Amino acid sequence: MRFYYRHSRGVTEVVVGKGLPYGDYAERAVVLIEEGLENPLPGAPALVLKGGEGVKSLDALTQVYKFLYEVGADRSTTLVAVGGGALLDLATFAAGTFMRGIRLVQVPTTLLSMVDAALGGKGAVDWGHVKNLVGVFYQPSAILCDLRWVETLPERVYRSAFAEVVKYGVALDGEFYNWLRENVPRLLRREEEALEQAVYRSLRIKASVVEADEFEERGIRNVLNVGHTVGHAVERVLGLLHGEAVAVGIVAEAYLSAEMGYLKDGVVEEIKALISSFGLPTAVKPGDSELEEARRLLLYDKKRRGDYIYMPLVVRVGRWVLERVRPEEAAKALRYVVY
Ligand SMILES: NC(=O)c1ccc[n+]([C@@H]2O[C@H](COP(=O)([O-])OP(=O)(O)OC[C@H]3O[C@@H](n4cnc5c(N)ncnc54)[C@H](O)[C@@H]3O)[C@@H](O)[C@H]2O)c1
Ligand SMILES: O=C(O)C(=O)C[C@@H](O)[C@H](O)[C@H](O)COP(=O)(O)O
Ligand SMILES: [Zn+2]
Repeated sequence: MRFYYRHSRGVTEVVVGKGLPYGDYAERAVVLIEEGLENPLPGAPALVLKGGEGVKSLDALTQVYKFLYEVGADRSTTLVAVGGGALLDLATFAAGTFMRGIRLVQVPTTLLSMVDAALGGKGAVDWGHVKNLVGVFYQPSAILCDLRWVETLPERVYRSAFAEVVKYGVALDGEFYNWLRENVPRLLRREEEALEQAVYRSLRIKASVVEADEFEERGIRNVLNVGHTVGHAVERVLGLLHGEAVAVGIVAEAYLSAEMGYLKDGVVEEIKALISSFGLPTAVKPGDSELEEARRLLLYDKKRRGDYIYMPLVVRVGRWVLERVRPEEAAKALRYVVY
């Protein structure tokens, strides 16, 4: 399956399938790849880094710059990034800043990076517990989603992706939401046809939002941040995988929407049940200091403008609004998911 999306730097090719032609993207390529993964372009110079959230650091960014400098990369070079969402975020930041921008091809190797991180151009590193504090918007030239990589994913990592997939259905596409509810068992069994559908539909939904508001300045792309106001506040404090934190965030923010008179209680419980059916958490048990730190982290949400956080709230399945919420109100959403 293939499609293209348009943006400020041109057009990005998106391919979803099994056993992709990596060699077609090898011209003047250098590779940034996660430790433990098989390099799809073995003839190209490569930098190997340990994957996972810790790679989103200024130290790792400097290592990538040093690698690009030492291999003589220039503006005709293509950086091919092979890894999970954390490594792809680092690669986007590096490619978007080295010589003020070199070509980037994303090869996502987790389901979450396939359905979300690889597309849309958000690159960043973390700053202590603050997620994605420093980064860029920089679009890749191509995104190669090869479902073969999914075969080796640990169960917890695999399931974490479904928070982002459910996000698309809950906030933007009721028909996809219903498809998900009907196909949980096939997706948990990693059935290829169901997986290809979930990845392709997720990416089409995300691409249409990015085309409408690439730099998140028109109040449209905020929707892709559903669940992330609370999610980012708890993710690093509680050592959750990103998808797990977003799952908790989607539930917390659904309750907040209901409290504001939008979502019906029955729908909140239905969304919570879908998230649970993917084996994802819907509540957390922080200590007092962790809860305090989570409240503090809300202030570093990039959707905040002055005294308000501009939160995307689901008002009914497939529909959302942008709501001005004071950080202390957003913090109240935490109480719905703390036990
Ligand atoms: N830029 C965006 O639009 C965007 C969107 C969603 C998430 N993200 C970011 O992505 C990160 C989460 O991404 P993730 O869920 O892929 O987590 P991750 O990158 O931390 O990877 C999870 C684990 O899986 C391992 N792994 C990767 N590929 C594997 C494979 N094929 N087989 C076995 N193990 C493999 C990694 O080494 C790591 O230990 C977060 O930092 C989040 O902020 C960014
Ligand atoms: O692409 C987007 O826009 C998103 O918000 C996608 C999110 O799933 C992703 O986690 C993103 O990195 C969060 O962005 P941030 O701006 O909150 O750091
Ligand atoms: Zn996310």
